[in-house]
Amino acid sequence: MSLMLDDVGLTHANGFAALSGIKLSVNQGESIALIGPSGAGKTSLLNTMATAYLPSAGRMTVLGQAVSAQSTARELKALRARIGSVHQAAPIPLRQRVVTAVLAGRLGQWPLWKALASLAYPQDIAGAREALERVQLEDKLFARCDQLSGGQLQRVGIARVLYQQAELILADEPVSALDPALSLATVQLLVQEAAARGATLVASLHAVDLALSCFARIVGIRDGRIAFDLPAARVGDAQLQALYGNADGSAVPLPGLHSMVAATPEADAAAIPPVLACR
Ligand SMILES: Nc1ncnc2c1ncn2[C@@H]1O[C@H](COP(=O)(O)OP(=O)(O)OP(=O)(O)O)[C@@H](O)[C@H]1O
Repeated sequence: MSLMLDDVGLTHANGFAALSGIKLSVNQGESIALIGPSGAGKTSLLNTMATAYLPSAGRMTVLGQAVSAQSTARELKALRARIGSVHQAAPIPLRQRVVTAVLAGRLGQWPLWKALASLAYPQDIAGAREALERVQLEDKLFARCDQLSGGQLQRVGIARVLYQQAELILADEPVSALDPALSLATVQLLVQEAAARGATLVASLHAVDLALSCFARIVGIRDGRIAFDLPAARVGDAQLQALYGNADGSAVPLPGLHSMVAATPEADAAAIPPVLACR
């Protein structure tokens, strides 16, 4: 089991309860998508899984290790080296070179001398180039991060996680700054990377079409709780309206979702518009 959350709650320092009663089990090698409206708690959940936040309630096991307020700094550091996080806005020092930013993916795995040396002079230029090739950014190897577009910077963050070879990949809106074609290619890349290495992938996506067409399992989050946890083929209009609809129960327009729902694995694969086809 890669992730096990049993009745997990998260209350932020200001007293706001961002997550309550989260029950979720994710097997090693499984890929799941988190969907839900803005402010639902997707980032809070991913940050909790990443151990950036510790649960305020319930029990959580990550990569076989129990995580709680009692976990030691040493335990958490070792665990975090096995987790790769992709953020909406990559937390990369803008004056850093792209090559250094990618190699930072393994800083937690390298001995201190090598990590420090890599900050001064890149220790594995070939490895960084290979990771950048996979996100079509090899020409930016020695560029400074402040010379990149927002979408390019987001792909550097993805190259960093590819280079890290993490056992658990937690991706928070990993394609929010990318155009539709690159979004599809990048989500495919993450799913294929996880499958090839037997890694676990949890990705939050606002692009419901990508979630439904690229992931076998969909977890809907609303108001800090799990609204549903279903195979993609069983997520239809009813689930999506319950997730994104108004609090008074009135429906909201969800453009194009009929075609996307029809494009689930149970439906005719030929019906999937090419730009949405993940498989
Ligand atoms: N550090 C914090 N302190 C207090 N409240 C927070 C904090 N971080 C998030 N929240 C609140 O927790 C709730 C969930 O936020 P979160 O960022 O997890 O949502 P989300 O589903 O990722 O949203 P989005 O799709 O807009 O990124 C929101 O109401 C937010 O205001």
